[in-house]
Amino acid sequence: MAAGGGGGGRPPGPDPALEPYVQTRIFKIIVIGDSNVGKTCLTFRFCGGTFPGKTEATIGVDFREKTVEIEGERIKVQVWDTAGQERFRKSMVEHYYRNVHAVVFVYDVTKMSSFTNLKTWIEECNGHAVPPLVPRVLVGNKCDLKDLIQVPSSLALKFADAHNMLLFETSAKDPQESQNVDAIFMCLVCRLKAQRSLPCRDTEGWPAQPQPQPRRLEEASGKGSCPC
Ligand SMILES: Nc1nc2c(ncn2[C@@H]2O[C@H](COP(=O)(O)OP(=O)(O)OP(=O)(O)O)[C@@H](O)[C@H]2O)c(=O)[nH]1
Repeated sequence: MAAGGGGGGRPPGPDPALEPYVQTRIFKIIVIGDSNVGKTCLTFRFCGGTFPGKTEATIGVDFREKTVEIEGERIKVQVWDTAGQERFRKSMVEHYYRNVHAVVFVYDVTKMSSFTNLKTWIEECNGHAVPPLVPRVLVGNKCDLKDLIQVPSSLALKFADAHNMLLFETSAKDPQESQNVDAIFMCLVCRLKAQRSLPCRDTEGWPAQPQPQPRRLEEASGKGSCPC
């Protein structure tokens, strides 16, 4: 018989029934953009901390998750890595935008067409009645390919400003950029957390009560900076 018996088989420590119930909010963040811009790699870098050796075209959606702690609150970031190829996404598009909390638009800095196509991705997003308060950011990926850059930062910044978005230029591949990749998602989480009337929830819809205004993006000092 074990010393200090009393039986029960429960491991030592505080009785869970007596501990305060800790709720974890879940934020759904979707990652959108042309095929091959690096959506899978960016989400992999944020959620897993690595660059995947090999990727295949995403079919439908891949889910990744990371739990972060901000000011003592645990928040589960549910990242939706969406398909860039039309044929792999068309049956899923409604699901992408349903109850979304934040949107990350990605282009490839070495491919101008992925940047010009952003217009279409934004139109799709707007067409799904995503509330205007849902924060959006713009990400130029593959900055490690310095000699191949086609999209100048100045052009991307102008576009981001025109669409009220912050711009991050980064690389999912370069390990030295991993903090910058984290910053994309953490910035969104901070902004969502600041919208305090967002209730604790998992898969329910947006709350009916009015939302506080987020800080305007112009307050952010330059590209890649975070207003929180
Ligand atoms: N050099 C470089 N290559 C990258 C980077 N990110 C992704 N890639 C490569 O780009 C290719 C496409 O990456 P994915 O992450 O699969 O692209 P995706 O946007 O998810 O593509 P879909 O699933 O078809 O929508 C792969 O060969 C990656 O290795 C990066 O930051 N730098």
